[in-house]
Amino acid sequence: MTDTPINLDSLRQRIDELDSEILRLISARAECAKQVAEVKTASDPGAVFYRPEREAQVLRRIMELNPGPLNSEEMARLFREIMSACLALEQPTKVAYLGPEGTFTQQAALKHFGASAVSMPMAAIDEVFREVEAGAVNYGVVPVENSTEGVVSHTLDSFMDSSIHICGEVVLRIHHHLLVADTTLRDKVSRIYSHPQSLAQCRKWLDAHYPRAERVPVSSNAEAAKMIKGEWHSAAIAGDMAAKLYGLEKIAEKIEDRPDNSTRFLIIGSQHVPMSGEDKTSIVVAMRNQPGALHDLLEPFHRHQIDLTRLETRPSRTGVWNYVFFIDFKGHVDEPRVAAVLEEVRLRASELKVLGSYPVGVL
Ligand SMILES: O=C(O)C(=O)C[C@]1(C(=O)O)C=C[C@@H](O)C=C1
Repeated sequence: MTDTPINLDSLRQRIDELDSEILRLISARAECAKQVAEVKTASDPGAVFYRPEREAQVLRRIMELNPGPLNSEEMARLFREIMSACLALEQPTKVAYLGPEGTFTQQAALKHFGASAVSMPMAAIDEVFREVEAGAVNYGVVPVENSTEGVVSHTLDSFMDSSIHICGEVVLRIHHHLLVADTTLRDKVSRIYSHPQSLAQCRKWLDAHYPRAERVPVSSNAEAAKMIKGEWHSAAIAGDMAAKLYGLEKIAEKIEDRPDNSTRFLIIGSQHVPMSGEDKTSIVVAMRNQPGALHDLLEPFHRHQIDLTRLETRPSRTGVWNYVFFIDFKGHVDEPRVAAVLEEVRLRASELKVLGSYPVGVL
């Protein structure tokens, strides 16, 4: 125990000193990032500035080194923002996401790229793909699967006709709230708007609390939040971002039926991402329609002990009886054992497309 009593003034003085040090260090880091940009441009005039594998390594290292008392996720989020600002110094990053503003996809874009990226809402998933393909934006963010409701088939289908790569993934815990406007008569709510997936994710809660209210599916949660303005008998189910954006009040929080409800989003772009040390690969495979086709397809993964993380079947749009499989597995195409598996799969399949290898989501 020290003899000097700890008082508020001395603690604040210490905080000021530490802040000055943090300021100096962040500025030195930003200077470094500027030099990184110069090195990148000198070696390649068309250099890519955003490096998903490096960002994943930086964040993982911070989480490992974190001594507390802040938890590792919180600390990584702070560094996420520092890196986002450093990248913006190198080159402003433009990101298209499935809009409108206030959707969970926007929240995912923010979580993945940080607040310094410029994000632009698109009206549909294919528009996000088109903007990335046309080079109007650097990256896109689209939802791909929800833990309760399953796959977003539109996103998988979009990959079939596109040359776009997957550069990353981000998983977002989804919390739904029942929202009202200041004009809503709370005890007279007879209509509830939301995206069909969100209505499904809150089905039991709605059955218990609003069994007689009409459930109206709309194109997004943010759209639902926008619609209830001026309707005195309506409420919306949406997340925090939409609530804040449209100035709505939460009358019930976290109403999703499953507490672990989460959605996985993909970062799409046109770059090949090098290994980060903990990666995933996504492929799409078309198989001839013959007995044992699925077994033949999966056998090499089993033999090479490669972990599958997802297997999704979609009808092919080219032949009536053909199926395509979307497969995610642990590993990177630059690893010899993964290259070997892909070679075997290529021989057995009628078509194989590697959608991308990318770091496993860190945050
Ligand atoms: O290491 C790099 O390539 C950088 O550009 C630096 C940095 C960083 O701030 O750490 C910034 C952006 C990249 O996406 C990755 C990392």
